[in-house]
Amino acid sequence: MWLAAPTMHEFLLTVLVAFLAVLFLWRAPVTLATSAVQQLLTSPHAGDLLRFVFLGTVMEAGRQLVSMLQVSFTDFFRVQAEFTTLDFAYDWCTVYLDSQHVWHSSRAFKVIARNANAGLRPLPFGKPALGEKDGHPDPIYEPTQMTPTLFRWRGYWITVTKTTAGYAHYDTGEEVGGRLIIAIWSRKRQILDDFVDAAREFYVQSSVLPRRVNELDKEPSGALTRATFNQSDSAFDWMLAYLRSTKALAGATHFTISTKQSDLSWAEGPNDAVRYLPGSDTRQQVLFTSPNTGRKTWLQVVINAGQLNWTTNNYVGGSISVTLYSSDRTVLQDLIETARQTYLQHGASRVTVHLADNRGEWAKTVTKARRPMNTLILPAQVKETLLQDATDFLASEEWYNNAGIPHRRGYLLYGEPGTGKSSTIHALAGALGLEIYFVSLANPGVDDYSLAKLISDTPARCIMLIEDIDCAFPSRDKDEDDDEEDEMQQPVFDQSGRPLPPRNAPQPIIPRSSVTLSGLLNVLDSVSSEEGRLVFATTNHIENLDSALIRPGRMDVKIQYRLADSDQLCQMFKRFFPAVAASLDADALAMAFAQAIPPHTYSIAHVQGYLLTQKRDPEAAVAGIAAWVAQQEAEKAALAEAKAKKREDRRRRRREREAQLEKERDEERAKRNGHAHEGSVSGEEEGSTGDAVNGVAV
Ligand SMILES: Nc1ncnc2c1ncn2[C@@H]1O[C@H](COP(=O)(O)OP(=O)(O)OP(=O)(O)O)[C@@H](O)[C@H]1O
Repeated sequence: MWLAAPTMHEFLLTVLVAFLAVLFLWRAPVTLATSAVQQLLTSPHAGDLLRFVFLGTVMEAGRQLVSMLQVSFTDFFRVQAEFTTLDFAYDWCTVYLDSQHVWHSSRAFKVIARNANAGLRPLPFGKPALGEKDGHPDPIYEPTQMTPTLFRWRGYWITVTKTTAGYAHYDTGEEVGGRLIIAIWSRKRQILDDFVDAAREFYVQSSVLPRRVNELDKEPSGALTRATFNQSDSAFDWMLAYLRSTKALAGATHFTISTKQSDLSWAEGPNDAVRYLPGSDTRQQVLFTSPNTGRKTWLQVVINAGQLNWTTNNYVGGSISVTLYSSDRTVLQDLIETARQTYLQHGASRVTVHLADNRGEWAKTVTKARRPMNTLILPAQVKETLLQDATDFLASEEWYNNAGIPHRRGYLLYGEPGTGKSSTIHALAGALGLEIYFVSLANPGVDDYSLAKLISDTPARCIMLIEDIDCAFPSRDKDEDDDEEDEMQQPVFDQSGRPLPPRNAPQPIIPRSSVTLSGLLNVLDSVSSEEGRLVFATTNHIENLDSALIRPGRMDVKIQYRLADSDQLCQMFKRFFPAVAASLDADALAMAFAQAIPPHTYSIAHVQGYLLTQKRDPEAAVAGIAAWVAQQEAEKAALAEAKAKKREDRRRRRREREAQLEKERDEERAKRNGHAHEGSVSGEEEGSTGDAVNGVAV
């Protein structure tokens, strides 16, 4: 803003007028000048010229005088301010003047085509944007008035002059260098202040779409705050949930389309199967209304999709950059809290699972429907103990701190595959309202370093799930035939009598994971430094685990999952056929079903496979179960037979190999004996008795 002040031009004019006044008052020079002029006038041409010059000078001086008096008069009776484009004060005034219909009678416009979501300017200049109508941009009329417009404001006359600079900002398309001059016809400077305050207030209250800001550093107002949310952090998910809930991002124009459900989706499509990923550097403006204060703040959101990881074919390293049109830090805090609450509400019926990529980053997030604890078919005390233990743990952080014990708890769920270990953890996460951070040690990309990084990147109060924890150890689950072979192998010697390595020497046992035991122990212990972690580990082979790993302090609770017993089978049957469960003969049917299955022989997952084939007909399920069991037994027997045959084949091959080796050894011995015999004969022939003894001995 700039207030009018006397210019150099006006100053010189004042000096000229003063000079003429002195001439007029001081007679001697005037007389001198007059006689000189009279002499000149005696020449007819010079006289005409001088008369003309004199007249012109007097007229120009008069004109300048009038102009100066006019300027002095206007400066005396008005206050003037100037506003320039790309400044918030310019935006306040233009929006306010537009609301006062100042440009109603404009006759000169610049017309540009803009979509409603383009967000290029803070004002529609009397014409609302209509972009959504037919997908084509709408015309926006901007007055380009050079002549002042006069209007009345709160009893004062105000003149507005708008100039356009004629060129647009290379990036935003905003007009650059344009000016707005406001002149208020009053002696009171206060009126200008009131006008600017009113304009600012109107702008803030009416929440008009603000102009875009690209480089925060180059924004002179210093009135903006920027926050960046990285994909590998939970706050990113909060922000994304909030942005999705506003639906404001649906108007974006740059998408990458994906059908992978694990991919980050940020805009709702008509079809859930198709996910709209942000195109690189997608930007939108969103109006945030604080649920606490009701305060409205514009956000400029730039979503960066990240980069495609060629190994996993997923986008990683994405970020959301939010610029708040406010420098008030509490607005940012409010926004983050609102985003977190939106995320939690959205996820209230779902469980969020974060998945690790092979670079040691939490790259993907999937949500699953919550699984109620009562859908788990487990001995009652298992469910209750687990839920009670975990709830108690989460509630006793203070106790842990006072006792100086790290606030973490380790659970090891072990047992046969398909018995419900993973299902239990998902149900528990839902019941406790925690998110799962899942890492499988069988993932070849996970090593000590990436595992440590993953653990340190998880937030407080979450479930850290390490599946297949036995993968970090060499498997002891070798085929018994291999042992037999090892035992039966006889040492073989080379020609010099040194033992040869067995031909079928077992390869060194390579663990199925890049994570080492010490790495795993370090990581588990480092979890202690993080607060409120529930560490769950699952394994099908507890016998392979090192005792250091499962000692209390690392694994505090160990629960064995067994193959289904009759009681579980009964429960399962009733759950599959809820209509039957309500009928009188439910128990009888369920019992008949369970009794047909030998207890502790099949996993729930296995029996579930059968029931799924009969899911609409409980009687048929009962009728067919005996045949199914018989078929499973037959398959098992066939498998056992195939294994036995394989074992027999191995034994036969081994016997053949042994025979072959024996034969080779015999031949070897015979060869050596033959050499010795030849040696002794030649020794005798040479007549050397000593050599003969040596020869035999050789
Ligand atoms: N005890 C159970 N209660 C309810 N459903 C179960 C139970 N056990 C297995 N299931 C069902 O069987 C399937 C596999 O279960 P889950 O993945 O939990 O087994 P798991 O023990 O973790 O297997 P693995 O050791 O192979 O990972 C799921 O569909 C689950 O619903």
